[in-house]
Amino acid sequence: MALSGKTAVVTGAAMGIGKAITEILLKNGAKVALLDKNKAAGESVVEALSKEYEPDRMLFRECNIKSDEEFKAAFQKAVETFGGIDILCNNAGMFDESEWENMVSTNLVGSIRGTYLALEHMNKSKGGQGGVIINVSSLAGLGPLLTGPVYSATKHGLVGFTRSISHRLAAIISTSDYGIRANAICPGFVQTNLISEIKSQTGQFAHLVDVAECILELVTDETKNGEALVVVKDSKFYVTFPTLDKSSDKP
Ligand SMILES: NC(=O)C1=CN([C@@H]2O[C@H](COP(=O)(O)OP(=O)(O)OC[C@H]3O[C@@H](n4cnc5c(N)ncnc54)[C@H](O)[C@@H]3O)[C@@H](O)[C@H]2O)C=CC1
Ligand SMILES: CCCCCC(=O)/C=C/C=C\C=C\C=C\[C@@H](O)[C@@H](O)CCCC(=O)O
Repeated sequence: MALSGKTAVVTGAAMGIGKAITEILLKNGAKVALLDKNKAAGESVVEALSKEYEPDRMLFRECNIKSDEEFKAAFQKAVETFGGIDILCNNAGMFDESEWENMVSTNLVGSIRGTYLALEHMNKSKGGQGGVIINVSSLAGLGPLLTGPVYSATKHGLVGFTRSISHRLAAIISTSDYGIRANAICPGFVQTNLISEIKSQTGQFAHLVDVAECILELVTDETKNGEALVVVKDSKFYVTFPTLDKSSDKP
């Protein structure tokens, strides 16, 4: 997918990984609807980016992804402003095990909500233009995270949901071509506000630009559907998942 003229919706775009995703999409010619619950930070980012990119290629919309009403309105605003939606990056997320129900509502339910909204808008068999959905999971979505059992559950859920949706889109292509791909990205530690608010963190950190470049790869490479791409310090790799052997219940 060439990005020139394409429209992306990025959640959690006001800082961190979401801001880095927004910048690399703008740099590569896309228009971006930045969504975030943090209005002040979101407006500040758009003001700063407007100094480097054409202001009519971006918009900020305050949106809490836990709200169906706010998320639907934000998608509608993006469609009205840019004419359609080609890319969705479900990036918004949080880490707070003391707020575990809020974390499930944000990290998992919010990204599922965004995915289903995108399927409606992108679906070629319903007048859409097709597109690609990137769900930001985590390395903690592929294995245990001692300090974050519920966080890890939300990110495992997101990998499972993304793989299931993408396999379904691939399976029905012969009857009703949605023209949509879905992939997960699974970063290791990245120095952002989310991390800086957690005291006991160690580990090697990937760079924001590395994560953004991996997301660009998943967006532009149209052969990628149902993938989980790991990006950690100085390394990236596509996860090979076990396939169930139909003749037995062994993976
Ligand atoms: N920083 C890291 O080490 C890693 C982060 N991730 C994931 O990457 C994504 C982005 O994380 P960071 O950039 O590190 O976080 P961050 O805290 O720096 O930025 C997250 C952004 O999302 C927004 N947000 C949070 N909840 C929201 C909601 N309900 N509705 C709308 N916006 C909301 C925040 O206002 C903030 O602007 C998250 O899904 C996180 O789980 C995954 C692996 C590693
Ligand atoms: C503690 C807060 C973290 C919030 C940000 C975040 O998601 C950071 C994740 C960073 C590292 C997670 C590492 C998990 C490692 C193990 O579970 C390992 O088994 C994963 C193996 C994945 C693989 O396929 O190699």
